[in-house]
Order: sequence, then structure tokens, then C-alpha cells
Amino acid sequence: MAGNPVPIPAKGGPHEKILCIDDLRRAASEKLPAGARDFFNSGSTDQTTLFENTTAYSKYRLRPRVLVDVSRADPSTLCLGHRVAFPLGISPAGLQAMAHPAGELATARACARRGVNMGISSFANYSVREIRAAGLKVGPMGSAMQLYTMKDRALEERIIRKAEAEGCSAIFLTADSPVLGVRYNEWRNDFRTPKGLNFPVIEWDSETIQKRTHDDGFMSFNDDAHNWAREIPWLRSVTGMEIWIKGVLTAEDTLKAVEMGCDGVLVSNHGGRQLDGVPATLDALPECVEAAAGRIRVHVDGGIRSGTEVFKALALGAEHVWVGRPAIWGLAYDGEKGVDLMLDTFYNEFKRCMQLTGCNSVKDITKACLGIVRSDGPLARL
Ligand SMILES: Cc1cc2nc3c(=O)[nH]c(=O)nc-3n(C[C@H](O)[C@H](O)[C@H](O)COP(=O)(O)O)c2cc1C
Ligand SMILES: O=C(O)C(=O)c1ccccc1
Repeated sequence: MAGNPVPIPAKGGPHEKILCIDDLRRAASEKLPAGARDFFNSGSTDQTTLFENTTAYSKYRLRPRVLVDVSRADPSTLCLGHRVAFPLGISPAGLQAMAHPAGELATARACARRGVNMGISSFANYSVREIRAAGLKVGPMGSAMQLYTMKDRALEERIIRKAEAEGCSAIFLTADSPVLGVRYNEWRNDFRTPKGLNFPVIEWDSETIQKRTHDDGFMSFNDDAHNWAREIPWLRSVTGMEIWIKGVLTAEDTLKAVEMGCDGVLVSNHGGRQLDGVPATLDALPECVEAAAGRIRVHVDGGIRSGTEVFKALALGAEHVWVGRPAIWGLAYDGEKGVDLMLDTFYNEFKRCMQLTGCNSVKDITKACLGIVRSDGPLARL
């Protein structure tokens, strides 16, 4: 990421007030209509998991080494076969054109410019071809194609073929969504996809979607009869792309992914939008890392809102992290430039955290970088 502007917003400039991801959340939330804002920002049921995803980080303290020459600290690493600027990518999130008309195209351009990978949602508002082309105009970029376990296997195979043809290197199979989570906000607001937005990946146009609520559309499309024995061998038989399971929260399912020959697990609770009451992803991470025992890769997403939190996730054994809502907030705030700003903020905080803890490379970030764990957790911040 050499040559990027340091994201200290210029006095009087358009981003004067955006110093951290929480500033971006506030600024974006002010710009979004209420229904869209609630859809993007909410979790399910009582919002317990949503809250814990973000607050889990505050119980860990850092354990820095001092007087280390960190003048050449290098945050770059490998992710899905690509060298990335730092260990953070953008999680697949649907409906990005509701945040900004350029939606996933803007996200792809920002990812390519900042040298990070992107997950493409099955519910993207642009086709995989358009998204990949937008990114590749700016630079080389890695993408993972997110898949649900679909009722229509022929459609699922068409999506896989297109993703392969466009150079995606992995499938993120979302395993936590046989049905949609309980989303009071969507029911209260009678949330509908805005008119004019299409879902080209799943071959639905605006008219088809208008007839359905989000819940209804989602349930008609996804297969609640999904299971390990059917999905993984089938995926292996139709594609050479890496297969990752997105939504794993336990040692048992990590072991299952190892047994089934998957390439990695993404420890995720769908940003607290599916089953409320499951643990924060940071709290589920250690048991998954231990079960993987280096045999498959382990990534994590959910609630990561600063470079220091990226660092803490790595110290607990994640190889790489992903963020969902911060990209949506970047888009809503200022389209492509807002996503650049979001990535720059994370990058700079992460690099500074590496330097201030005495780490010169991502490999130096180990358990030894974490100190005491405060049992008063989130309250420790108040
Ligand atoms: C608005 C929105 C849409 C999402 N759409 C999808 C999706 O289509 N497929 C999927 O697997 N996950 C989806 N997710 C979950 C994200 O991939 C990711 O797991 C989550 O956002 C990470 O948490 P964070 O937002 O706290 O960073 C979505 C999340 C949000 C907030
Ligand atoms: O709402 C979600 O969490 C989600 O996965 C999704 C699915 C389809 C369209 C937009 C978001």
C-alpha cells in the first residue's frame, strides 16, 4: 500500500470528521434512509450477538515488545493465493447498490486499488463479470464467490462456472443460513429491495424481487435440506476452486470441514444476523483454530472495527479477517472513495499496532502479543 495517503483527514476537507470506523458508521447512518440503515446495521432478535461481536475485542490487552527496529514493518500477507496489502478483506454482503448506486463495482475498484480481496455475494446487484472487470481495471485482485446452498442446483452450477471463468479463486459456502434469521427490523419496516435493483447472480430481476419480502425471497431460494454429505462432494466434483465454509462457530464443525477436505473455514455468525445468542466470533475463534491444528486455514469476520482488532484476531490464531458493514458504511458515505477511506483507516491502524507492539511481519503476531484478559469485558472500556 506504499504511496497511499495517510488517512488523517485534511482540515476543512470532505472527510474532516472521519477518523475511525465508528465515525464512518455514524456519518453513513445519517445519510441512509431509515429502512436501509436498519437493514444494514441490525442483527437478529435481541441483537445480543451483534453487540458481543464488537465488544468481545475489548477484553484482550496487548503485550508489546519495545526497542525493536520497526522501520520496515510489512503488513502484507497471502490470502486465497494473492499477496494482499494487509490481512483484511471485504466480506460478501448483498444489496450494495442500496448503499450507493455503484454498489459492488465501487467496492471492487477500492479493493483493487488498496490491494485487498473481496467476497462477492450471491445477492450482489451487479454480475460477477461486471464486478471482476471493475476491479481488474484498477489492478490485480482476488475474489471469493459466496454461495448459498440453493434449491436450484443447475443455477448454482451456472454461478460456479461464471465465477471460475472470471478468475475467482475460492467459494465461500455460507452454511449458517438454511433459513433467514429473525429480523424484527425487516418485519417492522416491511423491508423491500428498492425498485430498479436487480440480482443478476441469481438471475432475478427487479420485478421478481418486488413481489417478495426479503424473508420470502431468501427462503424460496435457499435449501434448508442442505447437509455436509451432499454439498461438499458435489462442489468438489464441479469445481477446482478452493472450498471454504462460511459460518462455522465450533471445533466440531471445523473438524468436519477438515474431514470433508475443505480448504478453510470462515469463523462467522453472519454479522449477528442469523441465530442470535451464538457467541461472538472472536470467542469462537480459539476452539476452531485448535481443531484446525494447521491442517486447514481459519479466517474470521464479525464486529471488527479497528486495526487493533484485526491484530487481536490474528494473535488468537486467525490467518486473515474480513469486514462486512464497514464497507457498506464506506459506500453509503462516499461510494468508492468511502471504501478507500475505510480500507486506509484499517490499514494505518493495523500497521501502527504492528509497529507499537514490535512486530515486523504478520508472522510475528502470535499469542505472545496478548496479555491479560479482563473478565469485566466490554465494561472495561466504559
Ligand atoms: C447488509 C449485509 C448483507 C449481507 N449479505 C450476505 C450475503 O449475501 N451472504 C453472506 O454469506 N453473508 C452476508 N452477510 C454477512 C457478511 O458476509 C459478514 O459475515 C458480516 O457482515 C460480518 O460482520 P460485520 O458486518 O460485523 O463485519 C451480510 C451482512 C450484511 C451486514
Ligand atoms: O441479509 C443478509 O444477511 C443476507 O445475507 C442478504 C441476503 C440477500 C440479500 C441481501 C442480504
